[in-house]
Amino acid sequence: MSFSNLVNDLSYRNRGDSNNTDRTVDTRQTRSQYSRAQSYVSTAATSVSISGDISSQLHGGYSHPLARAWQAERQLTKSMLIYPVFITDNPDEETSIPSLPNQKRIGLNRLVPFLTPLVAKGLKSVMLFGVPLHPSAKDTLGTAADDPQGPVISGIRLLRRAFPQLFITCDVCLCEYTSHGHCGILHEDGSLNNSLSVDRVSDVAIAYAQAGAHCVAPSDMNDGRIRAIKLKLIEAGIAHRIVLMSYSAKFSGCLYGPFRDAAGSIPSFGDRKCYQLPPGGRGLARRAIVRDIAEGADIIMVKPATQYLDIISDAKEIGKDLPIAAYHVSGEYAMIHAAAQAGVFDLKTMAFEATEGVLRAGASIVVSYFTPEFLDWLET
Ligand SMILES: NCC(=O)CCC(=O)O
Ligand SMILES: [Zn+2]
Ligand SMILES: [Zn+2]
Repeated sequence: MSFSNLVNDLSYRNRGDSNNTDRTVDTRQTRSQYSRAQSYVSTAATSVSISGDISSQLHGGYSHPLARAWQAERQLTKSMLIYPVFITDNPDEETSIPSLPNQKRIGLNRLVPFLTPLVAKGLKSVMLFGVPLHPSAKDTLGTAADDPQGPVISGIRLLRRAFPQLFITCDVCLCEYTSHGHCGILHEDGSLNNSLSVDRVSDVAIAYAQAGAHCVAPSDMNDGRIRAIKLKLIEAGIAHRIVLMSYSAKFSGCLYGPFRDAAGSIPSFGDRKCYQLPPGGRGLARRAIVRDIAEGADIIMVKPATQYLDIISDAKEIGKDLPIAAYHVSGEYAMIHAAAQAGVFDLKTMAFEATEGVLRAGASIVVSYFTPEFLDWLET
């Protein structure tokens, strides 16, 4: 281990210490690593014949913005950002979402004008969500999800024509389209019917891929859907041109509220606790990541982002040869807006700090509602 790794490792351990339930082991490890670090320093110091204490000198001229940027393993660029876009089935709609500041639900007639200035500023990728506004569009099977005239499939076609360079990702789920608001097809007792759900979700993914999406991202969490989608993509002869991004580690918590307002996907009964992970479930997340890589995922996603940095770093360790994405979700975004509004901090500084944390943990793709702002704030 190099000296800087060792020091990083030590400070990481010290910071984590107060949360560690097994303090004895951790302290002992920390102490032995500390003495290794000390002996490394004294060897390094003698070998270049420097006397005196240099080990405390960490301020090495990084007050300059460029030198500060060099400290990061990965710097945020426009290519890392995916912007979530909500497309409704009401063509002329352009409605603000009160709980999701600065975000809108957009109808198909407004979509191109809405995205044109963003593409001009360097927007590279969007993630499409369909929002059927008419209750009659919803049923127990989520039939509207892959309606050829529906908002997502029409949106894909429209965007491919209008912005040939734009990378189009589609969230794939049924919850926006089911009358009960759950992410799949249900048994009579209200629990998820996994095999029917996988069948349906994978059909929807193929329909989006065939309509021209570059990437499909199933967020339904049904077991086996990555494998089913990959097999259907192969069978359809289009696997070579579709990226399969798995929401592998999607945690159930209270950070999706504004999204559900935006997408109208609040479950009409119960919750999503049997198919989304419990916040403490690090091991389950690791198992889901291993499983989804084995099933053919091309990108692994962790969601939410800033509350789950350890999971992002696990994903990078397990999937070291795959890009890792993080979804900085609606609640995280709304929280930052609310706190900035209350004078707690500056919005831009916090947006960068939160996003850089996500990159530092191991992500190289961030799905973010801050994308329009970042396009103004970033040069490249
Ligand atoms: N499947 C996508 C989501 O659930 C989005 C979550 C959010 O932005 O809160
Ligand atoms: Zn869903
Ligand atoms: Zn979802």
